[in-house]
Amino acid sequence: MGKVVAVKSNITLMYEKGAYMHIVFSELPLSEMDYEPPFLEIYKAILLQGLHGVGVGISGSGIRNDKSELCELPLIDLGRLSLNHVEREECMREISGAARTWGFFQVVNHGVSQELLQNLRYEQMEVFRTPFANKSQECFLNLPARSYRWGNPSATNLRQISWSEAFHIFLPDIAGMDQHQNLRSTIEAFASVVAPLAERLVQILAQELNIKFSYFQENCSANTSFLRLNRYPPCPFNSTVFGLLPHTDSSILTIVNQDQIGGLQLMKDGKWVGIKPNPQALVVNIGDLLQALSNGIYKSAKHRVMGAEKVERFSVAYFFNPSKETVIESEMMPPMYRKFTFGEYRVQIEKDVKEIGDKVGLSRFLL
Ligand SMILES: C=C1C[C@]23C[C@@]1(O)CC[C@H]2[C@@]12CC[C@H](O)[C@@](C)(C(=O)O1)[C@H]2[C@@H]3C(=O)O
Ligand SMILES: O=C(O)CCC(=O)C(=O)O
Ligand SMILES: [Fe+2]
Repeated sequence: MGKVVAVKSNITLMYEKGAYMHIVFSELPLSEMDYEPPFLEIYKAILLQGLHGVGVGISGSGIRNDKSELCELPLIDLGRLSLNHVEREECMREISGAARTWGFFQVVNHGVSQELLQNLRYEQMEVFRTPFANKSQECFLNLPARSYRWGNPSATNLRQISWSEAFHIFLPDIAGMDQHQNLRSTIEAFASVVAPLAERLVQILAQELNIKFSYFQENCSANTSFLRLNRYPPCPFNSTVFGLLPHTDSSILTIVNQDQIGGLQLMKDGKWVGIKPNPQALVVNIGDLLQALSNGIYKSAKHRVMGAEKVERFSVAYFFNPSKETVIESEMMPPMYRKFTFGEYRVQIEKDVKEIGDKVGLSRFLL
C-alpha cells in the first residue's frame, strides 16, 4: 500500500510508485467541513490522470514558482494628491507610469478605513462558512444564478483547475439581500468609498493620456460595477493546481484587498512574480477595457493566485466596469482593437470559458 499524502474531509489520497494512485472516499460524515466545495470529487478524474507520473511538489508540475522573488511593486502614496502641485503631479506620473510598465501598483492612504476592510472580511468569512448545499443554490442571498462560482466546471486538465470559490456580485443586485442585512450594508459601505477611489484613479490615468474623463463619468459607476469575494480553501495539490487560473481582468480597473497569506502573482517581463501582502495597501490593476481604450498603452497584466496547502486565503476584488451598452473604442491611431460593447465582451468570455475552459480575452478583438 502507498503512502497517504492527504486526508481531506472524507477523502484520502495515496502516493505510490512516484505517482498519485488512489483517491479513497471514506464513509466519514463531512461534519464541520460542510462548507467546503467538493473539489476532490469533481476534479478526481483530472487529478488522477494529470498527477500520474508527476512527482510531489514543484519539479515536474511546472506551475508553482516558489523560488520567484516577491516583487517591488510600485507603492504609491495617494496622500500626495491633496498636497501641493508638485507632489500631486509627481503622484499622478507615478500612477500613469506604473499602469504602463506594470499594469499593477499598490496604493496607501487610499481612504478606505481598516475598520471597513475588517468588517468586510468578517462578513466574507461568515458567508463562505455557509454549507455548500445552501450557498450553491440558485436563490442563495437572493442573487441571480451564477453569482456563486466555485472551481472551473469546464476544466479538462490540471492547468485549468481553479481551487477557489467566489461570490461574483453585480452591485445593484445587493438590494435583494434582505435576509443578510449585515453583509449587504457592509458591501454598500465598501462600494461607497471604493467607487470614488476607482474614479479618481481613472481620472488621473485618463488625464495623463488625454482621454476624456467624461466618458467614464457617463458610463461607469458603482451601479455598473462588480464585487468579487474570493476564498481559496487549503489545497493538498497547491504546487500543481492554481487557486485562480492565470487571467486578465475584464474591467476598466480593479482594486483588490488581499489578506496576509500571499499567493497573488503577476506576469512581469515574462516571469511570474509574487506581490508581498501589505496590510496598509490596496492592490490596483488595469483591466482589459482600459488597455483597449488606451490603445495598449496601459497594460492589463496577467495574474494568478497560488493557493496554500494548509490555510485558507481571502481576497476582495472591486471591478470598476461600465454598463453593458458602453462602446469600447480607442481614439488613438491606428487602433489596435476593433470596437465592441462591454456586453459583447462578456458574452465572448463566457462562451470561451464554457467551450475551451479558459478566457481568451482582448486578443479576440485585435485588428
Ligand atoms: C475560469 C475562469 C473564470 C474567470 C475566467 C477564467 O478563465 C479565469 C479567471 C476568472 C475571472 C477572474 C476575473 C473576473 O472576475 C472574471 C469575470 C474574468 O474575466 O476572469 C472571472 C471569470 C469567471 O469567473 O467567469
Ligand atoms: O485573490 C486575489 O488576490 C486576486 C483575485 C483576482 O485576481 C480576481 O478576483 O480577479
Ligand atoms: Fe483578477
